[in-house]
Amino acid sequence: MSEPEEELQGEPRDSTKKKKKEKRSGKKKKKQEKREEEEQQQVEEEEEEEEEQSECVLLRGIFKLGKKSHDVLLTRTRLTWTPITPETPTAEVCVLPPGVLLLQDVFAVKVKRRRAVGQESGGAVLGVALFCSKRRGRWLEEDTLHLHNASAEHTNTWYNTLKELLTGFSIRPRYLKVFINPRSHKKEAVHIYREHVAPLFKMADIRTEITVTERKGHALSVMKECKLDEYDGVVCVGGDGSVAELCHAMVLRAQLDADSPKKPVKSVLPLGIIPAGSTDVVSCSVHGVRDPVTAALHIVLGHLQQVDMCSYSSHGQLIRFGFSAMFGFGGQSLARAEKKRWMPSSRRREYALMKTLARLRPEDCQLSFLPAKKSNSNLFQHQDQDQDPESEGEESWTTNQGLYLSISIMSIPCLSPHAPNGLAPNTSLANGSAALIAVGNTSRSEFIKHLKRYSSSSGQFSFSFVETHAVSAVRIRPQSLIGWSEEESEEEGDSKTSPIIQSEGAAFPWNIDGELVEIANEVLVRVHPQLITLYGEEVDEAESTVSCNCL
Ligand SMILES: Nc1ncnc2c1ncn2[C@@H]1O[C@H](COP(=O)(O)OP(=O)(O)OP(=O)(O)O)[C@@H](O)[C@H]1O
Repeated sequence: MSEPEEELQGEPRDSTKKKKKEKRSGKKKKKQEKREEEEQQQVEEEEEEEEEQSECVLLRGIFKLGKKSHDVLLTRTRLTWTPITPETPTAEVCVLPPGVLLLQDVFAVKVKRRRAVGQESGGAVLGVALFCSKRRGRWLEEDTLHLHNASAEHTNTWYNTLKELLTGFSIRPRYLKVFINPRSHKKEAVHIYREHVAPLFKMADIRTEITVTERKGHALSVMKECKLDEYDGVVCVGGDGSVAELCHAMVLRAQLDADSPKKPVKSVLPLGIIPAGSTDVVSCSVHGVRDPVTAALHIVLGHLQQVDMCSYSSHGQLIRFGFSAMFGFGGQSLARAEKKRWMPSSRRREYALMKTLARLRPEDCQLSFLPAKKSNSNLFQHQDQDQDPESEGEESWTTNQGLYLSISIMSIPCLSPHAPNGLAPNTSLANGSAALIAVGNTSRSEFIKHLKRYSSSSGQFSFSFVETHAVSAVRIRPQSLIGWSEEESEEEGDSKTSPIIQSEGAAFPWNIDGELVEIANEVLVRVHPQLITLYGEEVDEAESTVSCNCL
């Protein structure tokens, strides 16, 4: 009897304790909430103060903009000017809109002087010139604001203050390591750099150390060994192949520096891409246009964009890091194009596309993928980089076996002038997942319909034979030792019915970031959220400047 009594007595005792505890924890909670409220209030006050400070007028003066005198105000964040309108006897007031220039768009300030031809120094002071970036859609253009005032003292005060404010943008690079591939596309990379980029870097007082690459792999070997601590960023002038080599090199270097042979490590330095190739998919994806000036201005102004990358490995062996991989049609088409390197790039691409379509052949493979966790999509910053997709357990993987015409895995939208909405419009630069686009076996005409929709509008995925998934890992296991040989397929009448049987070790062509990679075995693709930082920004559509009429 005593036991239940104890139990009975115990219960109210416990519940009183509980209540007391609850009361105490309630009080604690309230205190905590109050403290948090106070902290929040303090932060808000500090922010307000900061805002007030940034908006408080540092300098005020009269300058001529064009031919008119203006009242010019300078705060920490902006320069504003209002025309000074003289009082008229008729008392009619001509109200002109004031102008604004945000300092975040200004990359250089210089003192303007009157100089005779050939005179290199001295000269009468004319005022200050502010060099800035002006937006026109996705294009960034160089622009200059001239503030005229002949007083040397006045001008110097403004110049010094503006210079100091610009130096405060600590995110902007001061010293860059530049790689130029002189062989890219039309061999214009050196010219593009000299003509459009170097003058902007010089104007912004950015120092550079330039390597003109001499061969494939040169940038990788320099990046493995050079002293990186003194640089604020790396710049690549070239096409997608050069960009892929540098991105791979930067992650490898970060891994080496961190002594982490197995796990990918985020590169500390950002990479700027000056497009000089034929397609420039990565550049288009972070700039929206293929324009060296836009790209250079993103670098100069320090616009940073985190970008997801993938690792491609086979049987535990890393092949490379990259952004996009295509198996099947994309790989076969690139293999054909590479054989015709002597052709101009657009002709080569069209030739390869047509030939591969004519000999359309599905690959028999096992396709497995690990769906991206929805709850993680916004929290990818906290996602454990070291998490092995294999450790997620086999049950999380979805596996399909069948014939596929094309399988693409893309961690970025892959925008280009040929596909303005991107080859993978259903992913973004830093969402922590990749788009898997698997195109099953179908007729040639249906496949062409699917391809054509990339260049026009949307709807490229609304076919029964196309499936798309947001994934964090993909495994592709070709089902036989049937490889792919372009040479032999040239001789074939109908490659669909008579596949080429190759000896053991036959390789399958993959298109990884526009580079042909031949892999015999299964490939594991893993997404690494925000593994690299690129100079640029998220854009949802590229400007379409070309049209492909070959289909
Ligand atoms: N001096 C060089 N000679 C030959 N190849 C080089 C040289 N420098 C770099 N490379 C290699 O050239 C390959 C292709 O470069 P890139 O992508 O810049 O040009 P592209 O193929 O003409 O452009 P796109 O890929 O846009 O068609 C890269 O893998 C790069 O490593």
